Amino acid sequence: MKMAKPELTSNRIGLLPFLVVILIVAHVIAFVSLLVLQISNRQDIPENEEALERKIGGGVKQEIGSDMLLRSVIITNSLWVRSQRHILSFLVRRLCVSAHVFTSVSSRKGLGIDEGCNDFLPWLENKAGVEISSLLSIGKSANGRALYAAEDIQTGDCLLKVPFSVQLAPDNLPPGITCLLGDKVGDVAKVALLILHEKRLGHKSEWAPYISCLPVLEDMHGSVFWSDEELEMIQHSALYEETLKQKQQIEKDFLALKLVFDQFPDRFQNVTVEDFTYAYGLVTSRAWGSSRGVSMIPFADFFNHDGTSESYVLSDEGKQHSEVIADREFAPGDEVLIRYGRFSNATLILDFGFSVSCNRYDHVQIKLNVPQHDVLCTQKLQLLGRHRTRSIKDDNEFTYSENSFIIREVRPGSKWGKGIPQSLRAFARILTCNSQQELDNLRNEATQNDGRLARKPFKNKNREIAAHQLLLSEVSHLITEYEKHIKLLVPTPPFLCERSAPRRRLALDLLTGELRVLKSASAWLENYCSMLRTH
Ligand SMILES: C[S@@+](CC[C@H](N)C(=O)[O-])C[C@H]1O[C@@H](n2cnc3c(N)ncnc32)[C@H](O)[C@@H]1O
Repeated sequence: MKMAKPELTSNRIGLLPFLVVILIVAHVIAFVSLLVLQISNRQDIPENEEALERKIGGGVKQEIGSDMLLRSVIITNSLWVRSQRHILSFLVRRLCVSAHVFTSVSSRKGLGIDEGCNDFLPWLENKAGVEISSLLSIGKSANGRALYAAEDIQTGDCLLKVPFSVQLAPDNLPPGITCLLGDKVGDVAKVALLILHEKRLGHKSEWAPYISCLPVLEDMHGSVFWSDEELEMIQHSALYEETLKQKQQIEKDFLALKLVFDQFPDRFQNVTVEDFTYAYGLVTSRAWGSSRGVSMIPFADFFNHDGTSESYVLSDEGKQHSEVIADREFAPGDEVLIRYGRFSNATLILDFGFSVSCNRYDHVQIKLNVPQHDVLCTQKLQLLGRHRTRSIKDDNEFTYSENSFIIREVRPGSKWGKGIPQSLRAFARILTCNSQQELDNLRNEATQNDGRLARKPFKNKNREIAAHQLLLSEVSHLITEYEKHIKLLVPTPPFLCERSAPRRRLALDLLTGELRVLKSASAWLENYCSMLRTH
């Protein structure tokens, strides 16, 4: 695709010698400017441009056989095109950083200038000793810092490459601290500790330019930062319990780190659980799982999230870097977004402190219990205990207990109620059994098949309707609760202060999204029951 770009396919032979001279001069200036930069920063950059190019050339060979996305990079990027752009844009940025080339692009798109971050990328590239990105610049958006196209970007372009060596992971902690950490301290807590450590070092920290770009506490809205009053807004959602669990985990980690705080009072004096929660929130909102456990990836963590994007952070263990490939074209000044994951609003609010309206990954947790007053309660629990086969871990989301189920939005026209799990419908069939004979039939059917209980519809239509009516009444009850609660939040309730406004919006997004899921399930269940009645 890039080969079709006019400036690269130009046939105007008369201009060719002129272009070649410019190119040679540009290469020489690039080389000299790199040398000057190295000397002025008194830092050891291990590779010069030539070695850098060799590395990229060698890297292409290694990419073959890697996953599809990496292979498509090779198809769309000829090495020549890559290396030309690489050196030229590197040069342009080095020479023009203070001239705000990107600022003019940003202001054209109505974006704010991010004065604080002008020197961030040059600093990081210096630290890494390689170019990280020639295509992106840092700017300000309505959602905090963001990355913008600094020039035309084509689908398949490599947007950035951040070497593992400049990522912050648990093994960056000083050995004296690491040896005090027991097995109980998780990776998120370790990176949070690292951030606290570097923060205390201030400008003496080797990460100071990065640490100073991280958001302040007032701008963080993850639900672990919400007050009790604010949390009340989401008490009907599974996010409520999940937030309490996360808060407990943070407190546990904080206590487990007490030994470190006591041993190094000069580095961690007066660290409070609030300070630790803040650092913990920074990690959950901007770190990726990695072969080093959990890694903060400077510069890549300025990407904002778009659930529909097909770009995400890839980890190349062979080349020891993280990279992101463009999933579409971008014009200069466009914000470039990636997908953090297929996350519901509940997860986005818990870990990142934002939500998206009409989130297609929204879901609702529904809990069913065998009532104690059911005369067959013991028999049902025994049967369920013997035939538990389903997995209850939902990828990328919360883990649920055995009697909770996840409902997703049932798309209109869905014949099989995709979105309502079969395991939930099976559970409802067991709940509606009103004789030992019915339970025995379900047990026999399970034994003759794959061992899972009540997966087939009851042969008796009325029994099948009863099972689904039971579900319908559970769902209808939740709908009523959600509707009541949403009404209470519009307009702003008196128990919330002005500062809570962004969090109220998050709560509303969460509840309306979950209500939409519930209503879709209700409509499908109604339809299923009326279809059974009429056939
Ligand atoms: C990985 S950081 C992205 C860079 C961040 N904007 C900054 O200022 O450094 C994730 C944070 O960016 C913000 N964010 C990312 N995508 C967003 C979106 N689609 N809507 C609102 N906020 C978003 C949230 O505050 C989130 O916690």
